[in-house]
Amino acid sequence: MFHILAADPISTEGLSVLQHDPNVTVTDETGLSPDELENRIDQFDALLVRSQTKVTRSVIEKASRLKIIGRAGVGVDNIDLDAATEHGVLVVNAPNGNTNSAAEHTMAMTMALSRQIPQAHLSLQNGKWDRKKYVGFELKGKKLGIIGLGRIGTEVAYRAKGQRMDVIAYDPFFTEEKADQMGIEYGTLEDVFQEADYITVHTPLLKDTHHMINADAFSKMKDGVHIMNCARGGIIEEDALYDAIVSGKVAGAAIDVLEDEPFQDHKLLQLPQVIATPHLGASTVEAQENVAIDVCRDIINHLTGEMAQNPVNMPSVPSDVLSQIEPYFHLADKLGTFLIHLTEDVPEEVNVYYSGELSDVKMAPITRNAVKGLLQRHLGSHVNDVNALYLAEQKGITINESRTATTKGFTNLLTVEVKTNSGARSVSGTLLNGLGPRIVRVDQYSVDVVPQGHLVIIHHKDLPGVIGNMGSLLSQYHVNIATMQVDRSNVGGDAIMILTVDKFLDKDEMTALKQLEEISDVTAVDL
Ligand SMILES: NC(=O)C1=CN([C@@H]2O[C@H](COP(=O)(O)OP(=O)(O)OC[C@H]3O[C@@H](n4cnc5c(N)ncnc54)[C@H](O)[C@@H]3O)[C@@H](O)[C@H]2O)C=CC1
Ligand SMILES: O=C(O)C(=O)COP(=O)(O)O
Repeated sequence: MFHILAADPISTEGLSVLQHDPNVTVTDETGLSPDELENRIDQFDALLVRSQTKVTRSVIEKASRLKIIGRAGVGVDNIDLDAATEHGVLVVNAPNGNTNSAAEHTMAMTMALSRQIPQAHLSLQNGKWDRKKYVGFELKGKKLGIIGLGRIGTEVAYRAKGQRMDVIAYDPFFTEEKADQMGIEYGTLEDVFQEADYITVHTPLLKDTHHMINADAFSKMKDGVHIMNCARGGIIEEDALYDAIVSGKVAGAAIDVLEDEPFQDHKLLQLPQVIATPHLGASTVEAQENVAIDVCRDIINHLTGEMAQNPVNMPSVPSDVLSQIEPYFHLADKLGTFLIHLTEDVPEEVNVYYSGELSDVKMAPITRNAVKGLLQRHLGSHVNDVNALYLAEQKGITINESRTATTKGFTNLLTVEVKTNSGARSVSGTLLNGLGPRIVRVDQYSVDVVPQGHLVIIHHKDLPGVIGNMGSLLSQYHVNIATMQVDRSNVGGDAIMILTVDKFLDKDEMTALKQLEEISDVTAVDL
């Protein structure tokens, strides 16, 4: 049974996706204090939030069974992503569901700002009929500068064109060609600052975008510019905005978000030129349904071992690519687990080679599974696809992946090699059509082993009687041998034997095997 905590208000349509799953319990409890959340988080497998709940490192450190954090919305700046990755907690969001609502809110704020609608309404409520004071500006013919032309910025651009505004935009991924297609102007950040009558920001809050609209930026803008922020508090430097409004440089500002939320008594709200909403960009019935359903589906996907559609701290894999590579995840994991049992020294480098049909697949998700299998032996089951590469890096292990032409006759061949200060060990596997995964090579030896069950890997001399001695010893311990594979480097030389047995060999059985004269090494591994 999986326990899910919904710590922020989530649409009932989304929650019902979870509630209809018989393997899930949902605790819908909003408004927990940071201490309450820290005290209770260890009871939950999944945490569902919007922007209010701060999922800090200390929350994640106490979340001993947490597997996934679902953000019913876009911005994940309230979640410590590094801490989540380090602890193997997947973070998913819902990037598409609230785009329209955020764009519509931006336009509503732009129009309300231009015509001072909230101020005029308040004045009416206070019994005044003041038509002179509330003379506004038309949007038609004004230039809107958009900083951040992603999903929301793009929708704002199209809506602004509908208002007959000219649009100039800056985004590191925006090109002149795209500008032509959209019928808007391509600009640098400086161009936007200098040319726009209205400026709206639609970037995430990142190191690069933090305070990107500051005193220096305001000094480059037109006198009487209007500013809108329906993206994130922190993109605009608030003291600088305050000063720019007081000095008259900025004619007015529309704000949905500020750095510290909730922000009831912020000094910007004292200025008559400022209109504000309490972070309502995504607050529509439609957006909340969309994001809640998307994120709850991803939570179920992840908890049941399926790939999430919108992972944030792990690259996403398109579904057509996924169906091609998913069968190799299991093989890669098994190869990693097998190999680490043969490796006594500290792994310094892991090389994953792809060949045959595998030479044109997306390698990273398969590599992650191989590294997961390798690390789990010593780091335990908290190693997963999310944190495997991070943990390898932490341990100073270099991971390389490459495509090779060497197929050794197989249609697909995946080889994992570990290098330590005493040399390299490797294992190769393949997926046989209709028969499933096989280990086909261990170091220089060719074998054919199903990577499943209790395996015993025996290095020995290729001499008469070794197999018989080993068989009779195991029979004394009542260990039944299900399958056996043998290969040798040369007649009378080094050889390998891989057994599948019906029980995991205990210490005494392993010691007895190792004492057989011709045997140099015995390793048991459960796959
Ligand atoms: N007020 C609200 O309720 C809502 C706020 N948001 C905020 O809006 C942000 C944007 O959302 P989407 O458009 O869906 O994200 P998106 O990822 O589609 O677009 C963000 C764009 O910003 C651009 N960007 C990044 N750094 C930049 C920089 N230094 N200068 C210029 N552009 C830069 C990116 O290239 C990208 O195209 C979210 O990160 C979130 O913080 C989103 C939804 C609702
Ligand atoms: O999706 C986003 O980034 C938002 O800012 C929406 O926030 P909310 O879910 O309404 O708290």
